[in-house]
Amino acid sequence: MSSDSDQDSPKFVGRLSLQSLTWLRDRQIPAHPIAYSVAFEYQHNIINELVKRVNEFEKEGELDANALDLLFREFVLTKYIDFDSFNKTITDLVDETGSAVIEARNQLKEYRNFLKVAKEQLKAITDQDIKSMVESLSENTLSTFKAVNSLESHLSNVMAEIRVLQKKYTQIQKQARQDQLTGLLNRNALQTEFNQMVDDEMVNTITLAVGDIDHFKQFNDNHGHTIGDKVIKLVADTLKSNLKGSDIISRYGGEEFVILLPNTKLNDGMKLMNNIREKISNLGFVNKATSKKIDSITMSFGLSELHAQDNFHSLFDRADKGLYRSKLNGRNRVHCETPQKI
Ligand SMILES: Nc1nc2c(ncn2[C@@H]2O[C@H](COP(=O)(O)OP(=O)(O)OP(=O)(O)O)[C@@H](O)[C@H]2O)c(=O)[nH]1
Repeated sequence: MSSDSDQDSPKFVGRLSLQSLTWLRDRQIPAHPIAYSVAFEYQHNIINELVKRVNEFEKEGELDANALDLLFREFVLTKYIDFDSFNKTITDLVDETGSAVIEARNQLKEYRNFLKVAKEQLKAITDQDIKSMVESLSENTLSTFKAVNSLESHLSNVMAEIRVLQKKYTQIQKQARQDQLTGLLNRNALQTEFNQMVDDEMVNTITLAVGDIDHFKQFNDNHGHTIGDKVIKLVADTLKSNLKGSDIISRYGGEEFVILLPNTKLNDGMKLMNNIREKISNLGFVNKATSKKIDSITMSFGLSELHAQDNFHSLFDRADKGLYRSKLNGRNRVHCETPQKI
């Protein structure tokens, strides 16, 4: 086993770099920085989930620059950018700059008033020395007024720039959590949501559902990937429109979706997912280009409910077993798995 310092050594990193480049070349994927960084993480073999996903893409014959781009957003970007502390820094900066602008504005007001009063007093003064002294004071104040004025406009510009940055940041953060095709949460974001749900005192139980489109390979072969993509989007929309706002829906991978149902017992989850399964099987598709009807699709589901000893993986694995049973028993059905008694 290598230590941290070994892992940072030029020799170790150099070897990984070479392996990464060779790996990309063997797959005929250009070694652009994004593809390279995923390849590097893959060779490094530390982010288990990333390694698993790369292998899945490879098995499906779908490992290309687009797949690596997707994995980059999901795994690499989030590894190197600490989004939470970045957001806090930006928010602090906005708050501090905001206070500085308010302070500058108040100072400006005070100077304006002071100037007014000084001008009035100047009229009443006859002594030339005092008059010229007050005049110079007044000029000085005017230049301070101008300086504060320009400071205020500078700070306002900085604020506007920070707001643009914050908007961009929110966009990146959203993209890192989002599946590009469907707009649903991605696998990483799902796990974060699960952890938050478990910590939430208002959540008493969670039922997890995993759903997979049946015979989708055949569907793609018959109708092409573009129509396959549209079907995936339609499935996502159907899930969204039939679930509550507190439910979490994610695209877990290719044609696989994972749903978290907080405060939902297993039996109620079964009824709900059966209902959705039926709606999905009744969706009618028409090829816009040819106006011809396309085969409808079905989905199989597996469900499990959170138990005291569970973590995300054990809960998911049980639901996945349920899904496997649904597939084995003929597809287009919902099965649940309960923990084995020992
Ligand atoms: N169009 C499209 N197809 C995808 C996408 N992701 C995965 N797929 C396809 O989904 C298919 C999944 O195939 P399999 O895992 O063999 O499963 P299946 O054919 O659905 O069969 P069962 O799951 O056993 O019912 C593969 O052909 C993938 O190419 C995607 O984003 N778009």
